Amino acid sequence: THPPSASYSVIPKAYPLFGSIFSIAANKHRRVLWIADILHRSPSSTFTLHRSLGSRQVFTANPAVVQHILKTQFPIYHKGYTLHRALGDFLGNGIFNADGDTWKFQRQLSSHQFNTRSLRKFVETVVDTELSDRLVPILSSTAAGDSSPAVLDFQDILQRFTFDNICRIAFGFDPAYLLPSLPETKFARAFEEGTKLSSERFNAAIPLVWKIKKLFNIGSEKQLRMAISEVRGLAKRIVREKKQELREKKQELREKASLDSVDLLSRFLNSGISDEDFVTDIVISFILAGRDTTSAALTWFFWLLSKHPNVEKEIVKEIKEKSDGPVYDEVKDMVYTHAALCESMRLYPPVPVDTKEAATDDVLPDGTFVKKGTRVAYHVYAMGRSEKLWGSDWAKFRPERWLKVAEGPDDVEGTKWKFVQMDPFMYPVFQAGPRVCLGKEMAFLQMKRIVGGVLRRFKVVPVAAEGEEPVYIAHLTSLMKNGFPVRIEKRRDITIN
Ligand code: HEM
Repeated sequence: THPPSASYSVIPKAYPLFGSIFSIAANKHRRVLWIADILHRSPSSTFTLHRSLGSRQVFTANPAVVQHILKTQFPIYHKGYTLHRALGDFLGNGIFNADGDTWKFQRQLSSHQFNTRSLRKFVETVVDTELSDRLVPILSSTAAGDSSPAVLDFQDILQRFTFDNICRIAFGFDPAYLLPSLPETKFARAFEEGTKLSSERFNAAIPLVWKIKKLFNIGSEKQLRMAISEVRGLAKRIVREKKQELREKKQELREKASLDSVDLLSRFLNSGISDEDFVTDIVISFILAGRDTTSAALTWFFWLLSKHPNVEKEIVKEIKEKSDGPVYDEVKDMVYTHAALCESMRLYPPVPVDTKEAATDDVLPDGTFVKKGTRVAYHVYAMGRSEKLWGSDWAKFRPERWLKVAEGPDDVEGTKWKFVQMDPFMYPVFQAGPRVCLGKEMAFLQMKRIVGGVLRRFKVVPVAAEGEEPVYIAHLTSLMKNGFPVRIEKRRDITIN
């Protein structure tokens, strides 16, 4: 948890013309925590930040307002101009940056990628090979002490894992980023740079600055241009190769491939979409969506586990009841682990703040007036740490909050948990409403399989001294500022069958 400090505990002062840019600039490095603190002090859990030149941004941690913008008034609250402008160079018209019919079309076609059959295949092939061929060997040799260094940055390892996974899902392309040599991969680095610099545009205190830099192609805008060209260049090459491959295959093989393929690119190409730019946009959006979200969730999860041995013990108990294989039904059924992941993402949501833009004037349920063009953001991080929503023990990491003891014959063999769904507008970690995360189920399967595969064999032990906490930062997703240095120990309290 993050104790409040005097420097950010007041509603920021707003000046004519400049708005609160001085406070915004002073809190740039801790934007998420700063706004969360203001929201916690606001009686209505909603407040308006005055930006420069009369522009305003509304922040909310109120579930009724979240429901209003994400569901009841969905047609009014779209991605909008500011986001489109800031992320457009990187994402083009991909699903993450699209509204209206372009969005609907991508959503409908890609939703097939997330049916049970595809998900089963995903766990049984993509996740499992990355786990057994890459992650486990690296952790084994670190634990055995026969690789240097003895300390791993677990955040980096998890990012490499999810990057490989999502590239295989999106493109059917394996960037082999998680290798024992921890290689520098140009594509992955450029992707990271593109995300970071685009998100800085979005959060800029004075947006005019980046627009001028872009015009003259200098500084961060020059870097961004180079990163985007690297990412799009490689993505386009893959799209072309895949197109060629599909063209060469006979029709019946193509049909078979479309049924069997785990990658989204083949699905889109097979459905007859041939515009290379558009397909590239779609694939890039998916990589962004699936890349740092699951790794962020797991990084904080493993840290919280190291502080809560009782929870770790319960998870290990659950793992012991399962086989060590990628058995879809077993992975799906890890109820306690599922609850622990939900609880961890309550305190450390992978996407801490998410913003919409009002297409017309509107009034929020709490009476806040919203002028057309105003950005309205729901603050997932503040909501997860709200005493109003979670009670006086909100700061406790307690997976049991998500569970009740199942009644029935299972009781005889010991506790069998049942998962309790929460109101999605009170816990919008995956967003909610018509644009709810498409990859939610896939993300849980992947995370549970990784947790099972790792904790069955190893203990992940942070190097940080007792009482030292990782520093929280966020670009588009939550991160540990200086990585997550850990030692890996072989687990002795479980037998591998
Ligand atoms: C723990 C992991 C994840 C979390 C917390 C998460 C969270 C979110 C959130 C908050 C959004 C809404 C963003 C917005 O519209 O502004 C979103 C959208 C989306 N997510 Fe996830 N996500 C996760 C993993 C994934 C994975 C693994 C994939 C894909 C393989 C994925 C695919 C998508 C897509 C395609 C959208 C856009 C949906 C739309 O606009 O209709 N997500 N996710």
